[in-house]
Amino acid sequence: MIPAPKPPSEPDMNNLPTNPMPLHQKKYLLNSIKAIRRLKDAQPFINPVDIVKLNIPFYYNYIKRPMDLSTIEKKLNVNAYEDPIQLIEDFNLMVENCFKFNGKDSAISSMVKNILSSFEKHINNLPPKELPDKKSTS
Ligand SMILES: CN1C(=O)c2ccccc2Sc2cc(NC(=O)[C@@H]3CCCO3)ccc21
Repeated sequence: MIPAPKPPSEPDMNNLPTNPMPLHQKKYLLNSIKAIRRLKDAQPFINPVDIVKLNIPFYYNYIKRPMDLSTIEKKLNVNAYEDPIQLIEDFNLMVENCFKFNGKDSAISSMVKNILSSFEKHINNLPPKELPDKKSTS
């Protein structure tokens, strides 16, 4: 088995969407990611898995699309997301990568489950795409 090369890092700046998500949703999600990054259990997920520091040369043989909180934040900042669902998919990818490589019952996976439940609480309060019409008297 030969160590697989590092996959291309994201975002792909040559392939940004023409209609990114509205600013109010972007702002909300940026605050959510920042809040999650401050959690104690978020520490190992703040930056991409470092295969040299962790001495895991075969990581990319198993994990084809690495994902982490700094990459999600970067993609938000460059408007790489058309819809919040795509950010949610990236967060879930980060969780699944952890489960796959370390096992669902590992210590690191209980940490990723904790930050996932915090993320889900933020997503419950995500503002809708269309802001309520300011003129309407409901
Ligand atoms: C998510 N994840 C992992 O999925 C992972 C992958 C392989 C082996 C262990 C782990 S637990 C883990 C630990 C760190 N640890 C660190 O970042 C620091 C720096 C290197 C050693 O501790 C970072 C990511 C990570």
